Amino acid sequence: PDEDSADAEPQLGDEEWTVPVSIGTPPQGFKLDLDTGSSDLWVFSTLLSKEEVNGQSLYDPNKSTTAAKMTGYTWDCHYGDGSFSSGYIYQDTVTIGGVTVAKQPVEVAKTVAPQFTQDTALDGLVGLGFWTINTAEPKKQKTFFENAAPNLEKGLFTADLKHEAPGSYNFGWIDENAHASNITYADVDSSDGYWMWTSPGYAVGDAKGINKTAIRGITDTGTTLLLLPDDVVDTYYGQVDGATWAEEWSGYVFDCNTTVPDFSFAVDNGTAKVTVPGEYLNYAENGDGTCYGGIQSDYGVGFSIFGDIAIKSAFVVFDQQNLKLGWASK
Ligand SMILES: O=C(Cc1ccccc1)Nn1cnc2ccccc21
Repeated sequence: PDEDSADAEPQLGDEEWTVPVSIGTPPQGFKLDLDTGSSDLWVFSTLLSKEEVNGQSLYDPNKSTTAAKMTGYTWDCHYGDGSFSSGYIYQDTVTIGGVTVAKQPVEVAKTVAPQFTQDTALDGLVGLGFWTINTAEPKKQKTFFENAAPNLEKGLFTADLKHEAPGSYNFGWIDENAHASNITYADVDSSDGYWMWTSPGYAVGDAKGINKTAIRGITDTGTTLLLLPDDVVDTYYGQVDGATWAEEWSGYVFDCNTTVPDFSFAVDNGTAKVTVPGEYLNYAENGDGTCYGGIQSDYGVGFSIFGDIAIKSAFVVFDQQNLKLGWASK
């Protein structure tokens, strides 16, 4: 297979993974976050006021001989954590992991939220969701992958994120050496523009059977944690000594010395499952001796979110051609 692979560098304690992306001619280099939970490719740009920039690399379309302004087009993103970004749109040549798309809509930021200004590890996002939630006006634009897929061997990409170590994204092929077990596939419902699927159940710790309860959620590399239904979250923390829901942290916390159990979610009819090691589920120190759990409630979102904590526990296949999501141990 054509070696279309992008190394993903873990940033900020596994809060996000960025990959090197080239835009324009001559190529301008950026560190962008490949994000299956959104569908806009946007980058910090020379249009931003200097107060909104904090060391990020800035795309300058005027310095690219292949840039072409999409006159009259704008974009405006709002993310689940309240962050936002907006601006204008140029078409330009984009290369990620050996895959090049000419005339890719590149959304240049004129405004970014403080969360992005403060995130010095990231120069922008590459949305890998479906075009139906792209925010470009007056016409929605296709994602980098949707534009690249027709020229790839297979209409899929894979995510192999690792705990505190570089991971990788591959475009168009499955690296059989990157996963240990068979890949089990679930149907994807893309009607909301996300990689939405339903896990048939879960298990806490080394429990053999699974609690059969449908967990409908999106597989979102742009979300750090694993956000699940309240009944699942309560069952999990019922098995974590001293865990409590802390108002001041708006989430479940426990003493940092607590041993937290694994969490497994089933794929397909429950024959296969992905196990998230307890180590990943002690996500961060609060600074007062308590630690913040990697599993939290999905209350208010409307669906669950299998974020990076789940994704880095598996080898994941995003099969856009067949609308399938594949999970394998590694
Ligand atoms: O926004 C979310 C989570 C979410 C919440 C509610 C509905 C749908 C998804 N993830 N995400 C995906 N890309 C992001 C970029 C920044 C912040 C959060 C980001």
